[in-house]
Amino acid sequence: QAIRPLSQEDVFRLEAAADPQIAPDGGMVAYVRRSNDIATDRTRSEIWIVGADGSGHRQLLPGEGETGSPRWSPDGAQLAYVRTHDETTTLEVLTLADGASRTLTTLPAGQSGLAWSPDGTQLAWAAFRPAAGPAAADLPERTEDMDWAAGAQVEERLSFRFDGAGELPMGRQQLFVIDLAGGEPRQLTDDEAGAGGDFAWSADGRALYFSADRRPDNGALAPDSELHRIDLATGEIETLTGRTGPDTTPRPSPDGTQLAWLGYDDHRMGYHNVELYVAGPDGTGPRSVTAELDRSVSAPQWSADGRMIYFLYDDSGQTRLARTNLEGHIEIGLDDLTPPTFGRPYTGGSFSVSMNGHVAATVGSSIRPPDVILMSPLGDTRVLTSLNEDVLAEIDLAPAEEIHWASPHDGLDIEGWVLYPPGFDPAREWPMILEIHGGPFSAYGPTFSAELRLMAAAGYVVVYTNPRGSTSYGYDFANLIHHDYPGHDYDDLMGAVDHMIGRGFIDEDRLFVTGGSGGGVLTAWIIGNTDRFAAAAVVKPVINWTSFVLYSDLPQFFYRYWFASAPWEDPEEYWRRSPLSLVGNVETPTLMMVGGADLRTPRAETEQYYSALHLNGVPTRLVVIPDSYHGISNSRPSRLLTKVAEILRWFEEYDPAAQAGGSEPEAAND
Ligand SMILES: CSCC[C@H](NC=O)C(=O)N[C@@H](CC(C)C)C(=O)N[C@@H](Cc1ccccc1)C(=O)O
Repeated sequence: QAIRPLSQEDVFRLEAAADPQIAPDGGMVAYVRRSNDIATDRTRSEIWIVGADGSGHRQLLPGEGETGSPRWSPDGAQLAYVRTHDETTTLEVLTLADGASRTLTTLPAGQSGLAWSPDGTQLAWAAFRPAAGPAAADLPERTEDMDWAAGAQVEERLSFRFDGAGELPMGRQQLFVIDLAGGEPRQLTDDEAGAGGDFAWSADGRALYFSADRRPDNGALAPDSELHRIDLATGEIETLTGRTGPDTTPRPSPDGTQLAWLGYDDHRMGYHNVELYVAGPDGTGPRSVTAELDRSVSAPQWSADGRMIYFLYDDSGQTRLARTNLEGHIEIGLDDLTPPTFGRPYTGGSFSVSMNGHVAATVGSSIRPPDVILMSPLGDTRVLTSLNEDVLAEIDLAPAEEIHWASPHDGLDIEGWVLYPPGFDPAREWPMILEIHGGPFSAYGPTFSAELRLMAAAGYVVVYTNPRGSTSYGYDFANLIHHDYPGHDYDDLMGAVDHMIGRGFIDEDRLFVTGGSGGGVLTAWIIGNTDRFAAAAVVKPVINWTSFVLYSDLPQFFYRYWFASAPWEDPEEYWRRSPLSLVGNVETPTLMMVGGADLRTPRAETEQYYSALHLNGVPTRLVVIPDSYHGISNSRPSRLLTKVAEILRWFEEYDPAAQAGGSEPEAAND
């Protein structure tokens, strides 16, 4: 078959592995296989299984609906999982020996976490329990046959909506357990303070460790969760930490003599390194075992002998699996962990460790969505799945090229990647798209991105970078934008443009720029500072920091960590850093795009800028993605395609080469 560019339809053919769970004896891996269904325009999840030698690869639980969250029982004889069908979610358990599944209970909305007790007799999870909120004022009595408008929504919490979830009902997460022998779930925590989905069983099975911010009205305060331990017999809750700063992800050692967890001392910086701590089982004598690493770590998991803790961290745009002993001696195990999403090329990935030290992980690359890989205790690796061999064989994809340049601001080394269009010939001149990540404290890397690949397939050289502020380069690099965002990240990005132009194959008249969220902030900042780009697409930006910090879904967070004071205390600073302050300079034709239901960067941000551009006579267009929250591309597959298609259509309309009747980028995706 002829090699061809990636097409829109390919987004419905590509698949990705997620949440690999290796059996305790290391003999099998259950994982979640994700695919995009063209009929329903939804991402589907199904649990599959594969032997450690690659044999017996099959869907484990055919049947109605979708399955996810596979969790092995401690003896490996059973697998607990969650099934969702017709908007009902059930907790089910499969017995491997006979292949029979049984339903334990129906799970309420907001369920998170699922963990076996060490003796395999119980399962625990967290779920949301509603509570009464403030009442509306009294109105006349109504009878059932009357048809009145909905009553007033009365709110007293600062934080009452959350992107991806919508308006938050009153109530808290609580912990539940169920006995495998039968019976109803038992609610362990039942108070206004609540629990949290981030929990683990104690080694003796008599308690659960959990992380939660149990302060009254915690939604109004700076985030500060603590670790707690609840005794299952008495219901007594003991708080184990108390420093200022979040403490999360409690993980007791297999013999119960130590407790590991994640957290940091909160210095009110834009970025903090999340460190891995180890202490006694009651949290006493905590010490960081990753203090020297200068990276944020995640997903800690003990080795069976309690001598090592495995974890993930991002380094120079790639997610690594590493392990540390209790003295902080760190060994790198595996590179190229990859998330299962097809949107933009953010870092990510997941793994698990068996009792005998074999690791299952999701590993991919810039040209391959993640497969399941197995690593032996000696470090040998075996790829267990090849989910996309058939599709990838047809598609022309060259690996992302890593580039570096010195920032024109201060000479700082900045990293980025280039995707070349199919048929790229450096002897010709090419149009270029600069695509900018959000966060801003996050990182891009050489992971598979259908979004950016579709841009390259349309004939553009696509450049994406990790300017200052990005994670995976350490505390100092990220905090170079502390209270200074947007700032000299602008220079780093323009340095990327000049670096690419210096290579001789970029047409300077055909430069385009786009970015979403934090990347939308920087795109708008760029066009306020330069008219070098032929067109821009500003996606879900912050345009006006004053309106944003008071109207986003995290009003308790942004003004505290991203500014030195509140907007009414220093309005000039808020205005100085707002892209709206520069809109009078803009000459670049600019597309504006936002999810209609975005609560992180509310649509009013996008619409303010759209109005200002319009009023100033700058060519503009507003694209609203109906019902979409902030994560446009990873919510419905068609939204990813819409986002890219609208951006490319705009760039083509303002491409000087096209207007002059010259060569247009090939519209490979139309
Ligand atoms: C309490 S964390 C701060 C908000 C969060 N930052 C994550 O790094 C976030 O949502 N950032 C927005 C921009 C901000 C509201 C101005 C953002 O850029 N979102 C990213 C998504 C993202 C979130 C977390 C990690 C990576 C990416 C985007 O939509 O691309």
